[in-house]
Amino acid sequence: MTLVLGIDSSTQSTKAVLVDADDGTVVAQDAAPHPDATEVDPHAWTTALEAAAGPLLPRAAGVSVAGQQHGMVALDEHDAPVRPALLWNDTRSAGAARQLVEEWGGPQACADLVGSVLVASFTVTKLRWLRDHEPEAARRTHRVLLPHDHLSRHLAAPGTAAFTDRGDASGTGYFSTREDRWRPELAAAALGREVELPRVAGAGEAAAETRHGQVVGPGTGDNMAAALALDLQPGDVLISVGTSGVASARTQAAVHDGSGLVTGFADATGGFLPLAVTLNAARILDLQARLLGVDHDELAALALSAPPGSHGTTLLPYYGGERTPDRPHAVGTWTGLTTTTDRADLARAAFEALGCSLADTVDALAAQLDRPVGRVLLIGGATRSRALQQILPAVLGRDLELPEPGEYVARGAARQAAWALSGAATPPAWPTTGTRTLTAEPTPEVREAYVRLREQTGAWS
Ligand SMILES: Nc1ncnc2c1ncn2[C@@H]1O[C@H](COP(=O)(O)OP(=O)(O)O)[C@@H](O)[C@H]1O
Ligand SMILES: O=C(CO)[C@@H](O)[C@H](O)COP(=O)(O)O
Repeated sequence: MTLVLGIDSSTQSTKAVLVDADDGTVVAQDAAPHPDATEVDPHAWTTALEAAAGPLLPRAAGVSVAGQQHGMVALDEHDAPVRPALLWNDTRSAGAARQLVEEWGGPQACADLVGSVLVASFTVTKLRWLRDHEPEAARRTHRVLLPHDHLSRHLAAPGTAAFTDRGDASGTGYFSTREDRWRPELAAAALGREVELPRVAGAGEAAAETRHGQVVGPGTGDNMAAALALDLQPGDVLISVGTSGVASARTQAAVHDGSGLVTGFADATGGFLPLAVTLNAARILDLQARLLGVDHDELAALALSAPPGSHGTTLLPYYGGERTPDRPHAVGTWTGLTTTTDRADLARAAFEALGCSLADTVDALAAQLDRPVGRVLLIGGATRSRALQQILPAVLGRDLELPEPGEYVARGAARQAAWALSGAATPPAWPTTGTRTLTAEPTPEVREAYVRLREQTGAWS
């Protein structure tokens, strides 16, 4: 049996899955946590990768890394980080994002240039922030990588030149999805100096070898890997409820949404993967559980004991600032609290808020697609919650397909590794995983209350 290893280095942890290259059967898996911060020493990721994937790697003939998108790994001429990496959910570069969008001719011109309207998540805005706030670190920056590029190089034999893929590259803000190439002058203009960028490997390319001769695939962004794992078809929408909330779809043509709600990313196969992304998703529930002093199972039980609408309690869950809508300095807002509001209402309101926020991403994405939304699939850590499984279809007003439990980003990376190993023109045809349909009575009044609150706070303009 030929085995391949897929690694998911996402915001909260590294997960590794060892699978049969022929059919994707998982034979072993492990995970290791990451620091809880929006700036992280890249060394913490290599340490987590070694802990989760190190013991599995010797059994694999090929390996690929999928990573959280956008993070700025700025390296000096000796390839040492000039500072901790700034993550996709670090909003300090919001002012830089506005400045760059203006410099590039406004939102539509920006979307035409690089596929997306810049917000603080994009790597290029972090380069501009570095220029303006840490000029000494900016001066020492010689090379800029994304988290997955950094980890792929860690796995590759010493001396291997850095490489990336077009999927993750398309989230930097200095890659043209129209021309399918870096625009290094955009990175240079943001940082105030030229930098080296990784080679963009082809989809399915055997991009490098480990020191033991195992194939290293090009790797990709976590969202692109999830789409690859689930073999998304035209019309499918994938919702991921991890640290970020993401609605994504595969398209043949690039999207250039001047409204900025949808990013025009590339995928990991040669097509495109427009996304709408929130900064606040699973952690809305983590915080609610902490505030109520319960674990996730107890939070779910509490939430399911309250009626839809949570007796008028509504939450706008922009705790860490927000990206969709672009409100980098927003905070969470609760309304409708009365003398009879109880713990169950507070628990349910958190799930309903998460559902409404995800509904906003699905609507934004649907408006950019050239066909009606068909299947809506659901993945990510928070989908383990039985309350989420029941409340989300009610809030969205549609059935959802829940694939069997699994690490789909890591599986997508494994499928890419199997593809790179095969040398074939297309990824291996692994059997699709079974799904369970989640159905619920729609609760449109919940979304209506949420939209009223969102509009009152001016959060959607
Ligand atoms: N049963 C559960 N109920 C609600 N949230 C959960 C549950 N199990 C895990 N989570 C949450 O899922 C999140 C991790 O999801 P994951 O998709 O691995 O995130 P990421 O890929 O962003 O690192 C954490 O915030 C965790 O608390
Ligand atoms: O910023 C984005 C996509 O544009 C996020 O989706 C990151 O890629 C992080 O993903 P998770 O850690 O939530 O999986």
